[in-house]
Amino acid sequence: MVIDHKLNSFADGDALAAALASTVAERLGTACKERGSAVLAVSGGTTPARYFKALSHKRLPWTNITITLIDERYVPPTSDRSNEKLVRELLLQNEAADANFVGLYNPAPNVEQGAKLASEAIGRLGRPFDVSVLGMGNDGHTASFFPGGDHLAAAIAPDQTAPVLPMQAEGAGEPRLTLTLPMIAGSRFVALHIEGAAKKEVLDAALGEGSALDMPIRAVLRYEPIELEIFWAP
Ligand SMILES: O=C(O)[C@H](O)[C@@H](O)[C@H](O)[C@H](O)COP(=O)(O)O
Repeated sequence: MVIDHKLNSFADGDALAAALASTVAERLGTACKERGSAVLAVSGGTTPARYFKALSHKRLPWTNITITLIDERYVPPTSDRSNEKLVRELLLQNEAADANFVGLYNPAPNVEQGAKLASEAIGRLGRPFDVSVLGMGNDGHTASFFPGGDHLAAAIAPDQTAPVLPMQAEGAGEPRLTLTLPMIAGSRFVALHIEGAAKKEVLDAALGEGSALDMPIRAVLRYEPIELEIFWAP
């Protein structure tokens, strides 16, 4: 198995945020020039805050750009756990206030039905997405592909046709909605954004042999074909 992804290393998180925002902006700008519009899928969690702020100041034809989520905790957008809330507060600001936003959360009676509604909304965006930005947890999860997740095998199946699946797992906290592997890894460009020595060690382990069910980030790292770059700072 040959896994050879470009690793971009930075002195600190600020330098990484600036470079990642520029890379994403350049890809979105090119997509708008070539195809008239662009779709960007972003992750939540704690790591994206700085590049969200940097990206929000980029001058782009934001009215032609749609931002969506890689995954979502199944909580209303008023919750501090909501990725939609994070994106609205940090990314859909400044220049990027004009961007379109399509979230994953909807107040369906349960997360299974929520996934169906979210699949319809995501399906309307068309594929492939132009850019997907992933994070990673210390357990090797990415998106809401959690080890032990009740729909993990289906979500990381390369031939999965559903855009969104529900996910419940011990390490996940609340139930989640997640884009499936082909939606994410089939994007024209995928960035994996990780910070800290511990996550670098997890990544190095994930690049070795072993099952994607144990370290689900492997499903992305091993997807073919994929254009993936890693952005890392200590
Ligand atoms: O909603 C989420 O939790 C995510 O999209 C998730 O996949 C995240 O990227 C990782 O858990 C890393 O999270 P941190 O950046 O908080 O370490």
